[in-house]
Amino acid sequence: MAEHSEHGDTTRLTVPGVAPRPPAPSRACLVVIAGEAIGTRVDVGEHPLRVGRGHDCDLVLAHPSVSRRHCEVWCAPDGCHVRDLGATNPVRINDRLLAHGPSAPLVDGDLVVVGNCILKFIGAGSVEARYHEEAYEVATRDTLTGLHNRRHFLDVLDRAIVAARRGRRPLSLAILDVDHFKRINDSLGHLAGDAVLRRLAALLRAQVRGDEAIGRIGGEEFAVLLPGADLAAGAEAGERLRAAVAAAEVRAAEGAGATTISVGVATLGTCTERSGLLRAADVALYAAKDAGRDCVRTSGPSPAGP
Ligand SMILES: Nc1nc2c(ncn2[C@@H]2O[C@H](COP(=O)(O)OP(=O)(O)OP(=O)(O)O)[C@@H](O)[C@H]2O)c(=O)[nH]1
Repeated sequence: MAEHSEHGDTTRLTVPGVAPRPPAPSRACLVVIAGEAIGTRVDVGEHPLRVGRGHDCDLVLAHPSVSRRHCEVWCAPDGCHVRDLGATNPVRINDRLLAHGPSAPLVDGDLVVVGNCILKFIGAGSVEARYHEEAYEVATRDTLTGLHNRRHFLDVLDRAIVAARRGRRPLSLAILDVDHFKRINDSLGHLAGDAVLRRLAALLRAQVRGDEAIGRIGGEEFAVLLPGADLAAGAEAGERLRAAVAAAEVRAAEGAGATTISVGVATLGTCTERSGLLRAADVALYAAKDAGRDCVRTSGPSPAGP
């Protein structure tokens, strides 16, 4: 913390010591600083990260000035590299045009111009990476629960859909909604409601495994992404989450009823787009509410639910 001391009409800042800073992130990343998907940050590793307009890209920049497969970026032991994949508007690194074919080195701070978008390359361990890390946290986390916020969860969902299609793997989505949540707010106040949401979020996060992801996508609505899960496995996961909440007996106040959740599950396949998947999970959630709440329903034939 800094101390202030007055000297005439100037203020001198006394810094008593340098507080320990969190370590800089160890992975290189690309941050979109202008154009489509501004604010998006993706880690760059050994596996080439494909950038383009096509939905099979790892970083999708949905603008006509961007080619379907525009360029790829990767980091190897000898450094990080970018390669133009034959883009109609060739890649520029800072003010330099990149030739098609051979790769070019990327160093910390380089600006990669992809159509109308500008990506900033942040090298592993860069001091600036910390700033982007924090900005990224602010932009992607829900402030109440610390989970992915809606916008970011939908980005994660988009990428998972691309990966599932590319790898021909199943992918399911569970939407979880707190039952009769309005009653908690109405009887005990908004702060009590917030505390319940925080406790549920922590509890659900502890249940999420491996490459699953969880976000808060609405006021009292959470969503869990289940890569590799078909509808039956998705229903099982939904039931696991429902049962965990029921067993924890989260109460807004002493003597209040235990909080329960209803869960709707849908799988990629019958629905092929993000909007269809969300809609199908939502319809299943309404079916769970209609069935009396505290249960799981799936889109289509339901293999689960007490
Ligand atoms: N405390 C708190 N309440 C919120 C927040 N966001 C939304 N809500 C409240 O969540 C409640 C949602 O109520 P409804 O959509 O009627 O649903 P419900 O009472 O949970 O009933 P069912 O979903 O039918 O079981 C409303 O009272 C909103 O004001 C929030 O961040 N904090």
